[in-house]
Order: sequence, then C-alpha cells, then structure tokens
Amino acid sequence: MFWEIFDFLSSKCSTKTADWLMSQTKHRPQVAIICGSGLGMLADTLKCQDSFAYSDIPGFPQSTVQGHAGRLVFGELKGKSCVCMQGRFHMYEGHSLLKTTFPVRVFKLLGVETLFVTNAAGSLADCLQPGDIMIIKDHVNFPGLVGLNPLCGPNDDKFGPRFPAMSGCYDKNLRCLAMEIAKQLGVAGLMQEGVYAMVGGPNFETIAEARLLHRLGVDAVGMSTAPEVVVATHCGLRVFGLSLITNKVVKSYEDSDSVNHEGVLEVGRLRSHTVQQLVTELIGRMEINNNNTNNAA
Ligand SMILES: O=P(O)(O)O[C@H]1O[C@H](CO)[C@@H](O)[C@H]1O
Ligand code: HPA
Repeated sequence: MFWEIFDFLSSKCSTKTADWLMSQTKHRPQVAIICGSGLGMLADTLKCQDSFAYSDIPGFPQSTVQGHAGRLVFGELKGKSCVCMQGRFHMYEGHSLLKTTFPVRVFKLLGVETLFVTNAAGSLADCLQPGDIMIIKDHVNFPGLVGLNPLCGPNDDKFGPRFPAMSGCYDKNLRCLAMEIAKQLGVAGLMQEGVYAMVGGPNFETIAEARLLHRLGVDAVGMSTAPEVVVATHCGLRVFGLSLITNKVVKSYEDSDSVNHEGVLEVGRLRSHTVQQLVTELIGRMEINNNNTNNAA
C-alpha cells in the first residue's frame, strides 16, 4: 500500500513538474546536463537562457551543498536545445534516491534524448592526476549493490522495464567522439577512460576503504552520478559521463595529504574552461536520434 501511494505520487509529481516547466519556457530540450561540484559554469555557455531557481519549480528538491547553485537553466548550445542542472542532489543530503533522481524523469518527460553527467571525483588510479578528466566507461554503484537503488519499489512501466540491463550504459559512440574532440582541442593528454564508483559519503574515504576500492579496479570515486545514470538508462536515455579528477585519494599511511571540499571546488574552477569546451563541442557534433518517443508522458 505504502509503495503504491509512493509510486503514484512520484509519477504524478514528475508529470506536474514537466508540465509546469513547459508552460514557462519555449525551449524543448534534446540534451540535459547535470553539473558536478564546482562545474556549474557549464550552464553559462547556454544561449537564449531561461532559468528557474529550484525553489520556484513545483516538486523540485533543493540543493544544500556548496558549489551547487540550485538553478535549472534552459538554452541553446551549438544549435541544440539543452537544459542544465546547476546543482545536483546527493543521497547524503538526506534526499531519498527517488528525489535525487527526480529531475532525470522530468527530463524524459520534457523530451530529452541524451543525458550528460559530470562530477568531481578522487582518483585511485595512479595514472589519473588532479586536473585530469576521466571519461566514464562504467560504474560501480555501491549503494545500489546493497539495495539502495532508485528503481526499488513498484516499477513504473511507463518509464522502463522492471529489470533493466546496465551493460553499455555509457554510450560508446559518444565516448569515442569525446576522445576525438579532445585530440583536436589538444587536451587528449588530460583524458582517459575509467571506472567510476559511487560511495554514500558524505565523509571521504579511509585509507583502508581507498585501498579496497583500488583493488576492486575502481579508477575514480565520488558520491553521486550512479543513481542518475541508472534512472536515465531505465527510461531509455543515452548517457555520457565525465569525472573531473579533483584530488588523489590517500592510499598510504605515510601520506599526510588530506582532501577537502574547498580543494575539490578549486580544481573545478581551474579546469572549467576545458570541461566547457569539451562538452560544447561534443554536444555540437553529436547526432540526435530523436528516439525519445516520450512513452512516459
Ligand atoms: O559528485 P559531485 O556532485 O560532483 O560532488 C563530489 O564532490 C563532493 C565532495 O567534495 C561530493 O558531493 C562528491 O560527490
Ligand atoms: N572521494 C569521494 N568523493 C569525492 C572525492 C573523493 O576523494 N573527491 C571529490 N568527490
């Protein structure tokens, strides 16, 4: 009974939010971008902007983390209609996973076909340095593996199947195109593909946890992204993801370094221009399949 009411309300709520947004803006986005910590400037490149504070959007959660402004910005980038979240929601803020991923379903209802996710992450791989940009090839959803998954509860068949496949959830063609663009921009030296892992946060990892993640084959770790990608893949969106490496995760008891959120935001500011260039070029050059038939509407 609880789940039925919960499911009914969340599905109704995303429709209400999408309808409200469509009544407030003429933009009909094909691409949605979620900005990670310190990467909110991606929204500044959009032309002909319409923007809304999350607090003014019916049903939208609120951002509480520094570096996440809490604005939804519509506009155009290289001739493509886009919507950009300047600020995402994290499980550690106390949002349910359904709330955390709520905007993704709203995007689906708006007609979005491709989701760009960006995040700040700590590197475990020795070859990834602060300032490098990792194209996400795959993820390990640690909360999801123990049942903290936004798709738990009754399945909403309007959005997707009960048991969605997650292999190949980061689109291969977009990953290849991104690498090609990086070469043309002369920043290929900063870029490589890797595996992102989501942990619950909000504390950064202990040394033992860092060593465990490293041994498991994780290249970069953060506290977001996987739930958004799971929900996007469930409802048939194409996904492209970038992690900006903001720090090395401490893996040695001899190492006196320690990570903090200010430092994470600072690297975001330093690399903002490159991330912006990559995302803009990729959006400009990618083909839109228009396969969002919007069955969920
Ligand atoms: O994943 P994003 O939102 O980019 O932020 C990352 O940076 C914050 C920690 O500094 C955490 O929220 C972590 O997930
Ligand atoms: N760990 C987890 N999340 C993060 C990190 C990290 O080292 N850096 C940025 N977000």
